[in-house]
Amino acid sequence: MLSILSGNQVAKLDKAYIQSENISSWELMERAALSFVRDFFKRFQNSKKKIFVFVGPGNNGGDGLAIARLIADRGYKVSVITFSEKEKCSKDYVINFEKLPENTGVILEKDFNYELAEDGIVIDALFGVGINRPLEGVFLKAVKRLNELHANKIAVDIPSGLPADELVEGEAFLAELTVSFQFPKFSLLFPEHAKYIGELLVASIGIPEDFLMKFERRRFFMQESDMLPRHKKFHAFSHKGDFGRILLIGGRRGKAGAIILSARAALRTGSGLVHVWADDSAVIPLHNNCIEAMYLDGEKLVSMDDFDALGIGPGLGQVDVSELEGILKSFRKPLVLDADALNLLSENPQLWANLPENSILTPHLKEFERISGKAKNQMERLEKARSLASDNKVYLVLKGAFTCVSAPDGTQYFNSTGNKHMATAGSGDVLTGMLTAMLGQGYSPLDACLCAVFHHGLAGQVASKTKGRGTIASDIIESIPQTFLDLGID
Ligand SMILES: NC(=O)C1=CN([C@@H]2O[C@H](COP(=O)(O)OP(=O)(O)OC[C@H]3O[C@@H](n4cnc5c(N)ncnc54)[C@H](OP(=O)(O)O)[C@@H]3O)[C@@H](O)[C@H]2O)[C@@H](O)CC1
Ligand SMILES: [K+]
Repeated sequence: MLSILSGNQVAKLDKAYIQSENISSWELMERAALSFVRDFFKRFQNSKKKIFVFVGPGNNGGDGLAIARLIADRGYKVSVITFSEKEKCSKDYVINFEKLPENTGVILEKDFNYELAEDGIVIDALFGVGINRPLEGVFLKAVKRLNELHANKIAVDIPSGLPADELVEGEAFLAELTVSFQFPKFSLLFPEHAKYIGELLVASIGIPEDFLMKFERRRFFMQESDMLPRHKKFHAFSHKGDFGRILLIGGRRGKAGAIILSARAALRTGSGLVHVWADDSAVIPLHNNCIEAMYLDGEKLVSMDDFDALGIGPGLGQVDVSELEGILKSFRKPLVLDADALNLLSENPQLWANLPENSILTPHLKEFERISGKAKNQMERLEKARSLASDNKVYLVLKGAFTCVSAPDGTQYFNSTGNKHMATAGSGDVLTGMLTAMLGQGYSPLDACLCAVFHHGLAGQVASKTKGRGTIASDIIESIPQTFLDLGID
């Protein structure tokens, strides 16, 4: 899994790696530039557009110069715009400056008055993780001008103006694509920064993940390659009991849809036996929309021990708190709490004491706010999530773009799949079904969280390929099997 180091750690990583590999810092920069242009050439194949590379005085500028050279070498029309005399720039900036081919126009701007083509491509290499104050002077003027421009805009490592780990103050470059090296910088995962980042691409510079183990790591970015080893393997003699016997609780009067979505998602995630405990008004809709699930009449429910996993909340409505308390007390294995069950928890904090250790809570932003109070921004929210998970020994899945799984040991995992089309009614109920299915199949709570969240996002991506903004929760469910096939999990 990719570690997300802090901006300060990046320089240390850089130094430690080049020492251990006996390579120069320039070579590492060259790797970064090569990895940037690999994607660039794909996107802008044979483009006749003029390319403007804006470079700052540090190594982000150095990256920009290397990129300018590599692009110019391929015959693209490139101009480099700099604001700094060489004497004031980093060592690798200077090396790359001298390596610029003759056909590259170099413009030294003191006061930014440069005329830019509206239909060009702008590459922003002004500042990377070394930015230590808000943009000012000529840099601010340049970024403001670039932000008005209708060009293609790409940021190198991070849009200039954004600090690596904190919220932006003042102006920053508005990119349509950000190519971040080695791992996404933490601030690229904040919703407040979405407009600056555009599409996010992580480009490898070849530092093996093992090497990062020397650093304190508390945040990770989930990758497709992390999935296979976390999935359970089943064999030819596996029977439906091995695939888990789960119970989903919710779907009270008028809210059958939510629990049906969870049940269908659980089945599509491979659950062996799915039972639904809901209001009797849910029987007909359930049988009409999910014939594979079994309806349980609350009156007849005797033992929770019959189940491998429980998911509580979708369409649960305003039930009596003692009902939820009773369930929690009678089931002592990790379970999944969502939606109305989370609202009950926020209104009745005494319930925390009854929550089985390592249970999974899946709040969206509003539900999380009800549980933990208002946060002034995503940074604060993520810290609250971390504390809540470790104080209560639960897994907290904070849903949204880059869904964050906070584990009881304080580690946070950010999801890399999903898209805007998943913000649709019932999408959360689908995740609850998937999580419960995986717990029921015997996944550890951590593996269940990581796998369910990853597949859920991937299913959203598959669905939106054909449904776009018309994607609905049922489309996400129908796309779940494809995600297992795509990842080679049988
Ligand atoms: N380790 C890796 O993985 C690799 C990292 N790589 C690349 O290196 C980048 C980090 O480079 P970096 O450390 O040189 O910092 P960078 O962002 O270029 O800026 C520092 C310069 O800006 C200045 N300055 C700061 N704020 C300012 C402001 N507001 N307004 C004006 N000036 C300001 C500051 O000087 P100061 O004025 O503070 O003395 C200094 O001169 C990283 O993002 C990635 O792109 C790759 O090559 C591959 C390997
Ligand atoms: K940049």
